Amino acid sequence: MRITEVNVRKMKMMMKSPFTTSFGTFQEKEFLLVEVKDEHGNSGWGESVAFHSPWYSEETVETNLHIIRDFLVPIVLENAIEHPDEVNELFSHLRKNNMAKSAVEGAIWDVYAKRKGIPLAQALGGTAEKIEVGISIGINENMQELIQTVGGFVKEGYKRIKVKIKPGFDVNVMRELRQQFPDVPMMADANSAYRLEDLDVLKQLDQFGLTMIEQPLASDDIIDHAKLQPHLKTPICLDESIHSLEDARKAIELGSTKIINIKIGRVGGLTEAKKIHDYCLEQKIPVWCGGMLESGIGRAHNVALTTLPNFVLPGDTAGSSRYWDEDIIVPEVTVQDGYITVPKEAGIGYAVNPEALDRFTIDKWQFVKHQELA
Ligand SMILES: O=C(O)CCC(=O)c1ccccc1C(=O)O
Ligand SMILES: [Mg+2]
Repeated sequence: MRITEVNVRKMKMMMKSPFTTSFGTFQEKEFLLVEVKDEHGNSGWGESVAFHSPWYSEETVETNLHIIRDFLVPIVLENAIEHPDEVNELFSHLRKNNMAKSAVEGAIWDVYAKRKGIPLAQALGGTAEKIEVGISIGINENMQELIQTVGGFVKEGYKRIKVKIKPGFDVNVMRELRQQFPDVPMMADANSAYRLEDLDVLKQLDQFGLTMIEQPLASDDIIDHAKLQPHLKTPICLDESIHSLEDARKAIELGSTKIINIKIGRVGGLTEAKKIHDYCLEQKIPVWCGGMLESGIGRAHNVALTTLPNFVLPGDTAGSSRYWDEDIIVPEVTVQDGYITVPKEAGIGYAVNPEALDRFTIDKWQFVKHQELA
């Protein structure tokens, strides 16, 4: 396969409602899309999950643009690629910048599956025909509103409720939610807001029977999480700390994590995500697919990945309507009774809506392979 053209778009979409984490609030989502075209004119799509500012990780929309344009695009235009697993290898001499790599690699996976005429899920080795979904709910200091929000999503059928917590918005909130929803699988995501000294607070969360607590300690830590876990009944799940198979291996060996949240962008693409998945299956560590408030394109990649067998816990892959008044794919991703039906069409299985795509595009760049002399 030859990649003959790469198109990069900077997108801006308004989310239906503001999303608040322990870092702050945002409602406007800026992100990059990558389209690759092969020598037959097939096109594949990928999404960068880097945000406008570096609050979740050090990557941003602008750093991703730089890395994609100046380093990754030349590599994919200059090398023949037989299988998308080779892309990870082709990028391996460039350090980190995982979200940028993942956006390009994801587009190549999509175009590869389309050439083969098979769904991306099948190209990845996934078998599930439908996947279980949970939902992630941002911080809302108005308890009545939060209860209503949770209740609405429980009614819609979401299989597990994740609530963001931060110091001062934790034990009381989970107690109240547990009282209101005694039987709903619930978990809390701290996005690194605590330190070991907060042990007393974290221990109090044990009484609510949470399925896990996500990334309680520092975003680059695996040592203190290993110290924390023996003091908690609630399993720790790492998100921010895991960027590769090697990170996963070390965290599991240390006992820092009992569950892993796999985000394709954070680990540098689908090939690395699959490796982490396979290793966790061997190690009996359950995984689930995290979310980065993606548009339909990134969401479709998440759905495909989740069809692998060790994705045994509901992911943060909620339906399009949870985030957007109008998504950029058709059909939109829909959730029924807490499940997404995996599309059977080739590639990511959803078509990009060209009109919506253009409407939300604020800038674009085209890179074309130089003609080779005969
Ligand atoms: O609904 C989603 O896409 C996931 C929401 C979420 O929890 C999240 C959103 C943005 C950045 C980080 C996280 C996280 O999982 O920590
Ligand atoms: Mg998280």
